[in-house]
Amino acid sequence: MTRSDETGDATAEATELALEQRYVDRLYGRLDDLRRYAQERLRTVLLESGGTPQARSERESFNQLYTDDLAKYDAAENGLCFGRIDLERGGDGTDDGTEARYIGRVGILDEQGDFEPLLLDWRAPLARPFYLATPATPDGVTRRRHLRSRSRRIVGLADEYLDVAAAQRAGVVDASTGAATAGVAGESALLAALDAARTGHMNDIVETIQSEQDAIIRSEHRSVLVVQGGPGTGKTAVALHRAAYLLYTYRKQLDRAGVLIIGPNSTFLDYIGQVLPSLGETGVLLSTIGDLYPGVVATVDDSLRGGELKGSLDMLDVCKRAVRDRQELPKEPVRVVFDTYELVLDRKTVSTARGRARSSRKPHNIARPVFVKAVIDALARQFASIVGENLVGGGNLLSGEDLADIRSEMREDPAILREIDRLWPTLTPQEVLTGLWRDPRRLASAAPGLTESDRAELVRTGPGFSPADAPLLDELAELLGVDDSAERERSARRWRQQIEDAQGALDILTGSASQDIEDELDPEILMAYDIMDAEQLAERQDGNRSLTTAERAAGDRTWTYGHVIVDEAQELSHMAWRMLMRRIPNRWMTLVGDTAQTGDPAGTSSWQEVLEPYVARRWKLTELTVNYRTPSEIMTIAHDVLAEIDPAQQLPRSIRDSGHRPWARRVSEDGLDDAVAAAVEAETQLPGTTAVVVPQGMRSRFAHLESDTVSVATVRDVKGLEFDAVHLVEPHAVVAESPRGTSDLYVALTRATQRLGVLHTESLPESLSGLTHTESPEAANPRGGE
Ligand SMILES: Nc1ncnc2c1ncn2[C@@H]1O[C@H](COP(=O)(O)OP(=O)(O)OP(=O)(O)O)[C@@H](O)[C@H]1O
Repeated sequence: MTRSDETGDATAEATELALEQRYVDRLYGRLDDLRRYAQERLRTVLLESGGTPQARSERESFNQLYTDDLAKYDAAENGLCFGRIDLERGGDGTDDGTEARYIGRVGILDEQGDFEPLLLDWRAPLARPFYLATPATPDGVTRRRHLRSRSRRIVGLADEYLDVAAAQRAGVVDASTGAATAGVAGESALLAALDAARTGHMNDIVETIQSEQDAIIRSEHRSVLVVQGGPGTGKTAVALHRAAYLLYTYRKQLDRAGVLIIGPNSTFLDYIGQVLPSLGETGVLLSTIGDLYPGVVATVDDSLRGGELKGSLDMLDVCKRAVRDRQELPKEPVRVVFDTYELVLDRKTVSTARGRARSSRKPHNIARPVFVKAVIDALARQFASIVGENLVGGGNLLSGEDLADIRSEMREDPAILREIDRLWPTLTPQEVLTGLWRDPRRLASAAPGLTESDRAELVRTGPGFSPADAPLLDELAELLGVDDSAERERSARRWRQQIEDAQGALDILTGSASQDIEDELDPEILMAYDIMDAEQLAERQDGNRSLTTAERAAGDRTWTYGHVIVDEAQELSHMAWRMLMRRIPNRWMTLVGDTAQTGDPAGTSSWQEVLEPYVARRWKLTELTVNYRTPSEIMTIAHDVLAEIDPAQQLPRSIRDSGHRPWARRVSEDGLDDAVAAAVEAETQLPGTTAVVVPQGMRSRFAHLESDTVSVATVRDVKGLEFDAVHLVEPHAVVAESPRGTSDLYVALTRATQRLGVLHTESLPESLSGLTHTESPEAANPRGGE
């Protein structure tokens, strides 16, 4: 290329940049207007007070609406517009006979014109070709442009021509091959994103979603969608963007029922926590399985074997037996004094009462009244026979009314109630489970099928629950039941009344609508009836109105969600699936995971096996095949490990090289601390984050190396996360400490976006033989890692 060509290109690019800047300035101008409008409306709403309940609830809903709008506009501020597609003339043509569509984080309409879109929300159907068009299937798109910005300034653009004619017009076709030389724009934007140093928090990927990911994000499948993909294929990113897409597309339905996202641990939830807010979505409940049972926070850990046992379906019988064991028969006849007479509750009487209650097939607490009635009836008969005989010395002359009085007195008699409570107590799930873990005799009785050593893994002396306890508490809650019929009836009545009131309020508003709009002369003013129906308005009026859907759902064990997304779904135990499925009766779920990465012994290696009981074969499998995280040099090593886990599994294809050769360094036991410290020290000279991944027992030994950018963690802790560099310590111990140790090794190796080093004192596992052995990390990458 000649000097004058280069100057010409630079001038052309500067002109294009200036044009795009002008357009983007206009978008920011509109964003500022929208923000000002929402702020003013919000201020007005907040200043108003008093009025009828309807007026108050309407204010409440507007308050929420404008607050949500402001959050959405703030989230869109950075990178408001990131792309543009030019399509062959179809809608409004530009000068050169093409239609330009701008793609961004929110939708913005042209209010000066006739409400044409100035900016398309990335989730809108019209924005889709931005993600899908390829030279083979351009879908009418002639050029895709990525816009790079810094705050409100456009600092770069990259074009991809999808048809040769358009490329020729733009003068970017290599005459000898006919190929569009600028055809790497999507790729360059993607590679720039993938190469960037990590911050410890995940970013959204709206600017560079790839077509196989887009198909999953927008999938119309209404049952269980399983997304299987190797490490770094974007499963988590896809799951989060799918949540944002579904909320955009099915807003009304999902706003009310809510979306639940399950992740493996709180570090992971923290890592992904900013993605949805950055997409303007704040109403999603993120939780671990361990925290899903309301009111219980998991504070202790099980042993690997203990967790495995608690996750197995054997626990169903254990839970059932644990509850039945609380329905006791007296060893000796129980004597109670009522009205100075001694009555006897013998084993047979209690057994008959218990049989009657059990055959009601109701949960324990709900069946209790049946037991109480049977016991009271028996005691009342006994009392009547003694007293009746004493009174007349012959046949019993007590009337039915007398007997009824006696029964009601007995029901309130403290001595009788004490005995009934002992024989059929009202129970909470927490009481039953704590009793089981604390009392070896109870455990032996409830779990006769377990060996003594397995039972020892379950016994716990201290307080608190573990993550694997949550599904058991949920199971027990089902077996015990809560007798809340009176409360339910009361709230159903209150709810019907609220809907009636809300409908009345909406009718009044509808009646005065035209007049209101004429007065205001502003079509942007939304009326209450535009944005909600009576049920939604009634919800706002509810006692819980200041709570968001996610907050209400989190506090209610019986809440059923509109959609559930599970990340690292392969880790869920059978008992956890049972718990989760109760919360999603419509089975509209997205499950993302990788059966080669299963680390929890209670987890699964077969999707069919875990889903069969709930949806039979009505679930759909989709796969992601490209690894966006791990460079090819590291994946070559991971390949041998994967072959050991499951030779049939395909390794995802790495999209890039890092130029760094993964290395291994063997040191003496005495030299390990210094070697790890030196490797970490070398990393701190470079940008980004480092993980020192260690066997369970070594965490505290290296904890002093932790800093803002360095984490010392076990494989379990780094599941789902990524770091610029990973240093794996003593891989043979990582493999040895779990029945799924090889999968753990695979997870550890695939966390790095750039560099991998292994430090060991004993021989490496066979599968790591591909590492470059070195005396110093620098020696493994002699040209500075190039
Ligand atoms: N289309 C994309 N554009 C930019 N970055 C992407 C894209 N897809 C994935 N990434 C990035 O690749 C990395 C890996 O993605 P993610 O964590 O979602 O993978 P994963 O499949 O969940 O991995 P694992 O199973 O190993 O936990 C992340 O940094 C993510 O932001």
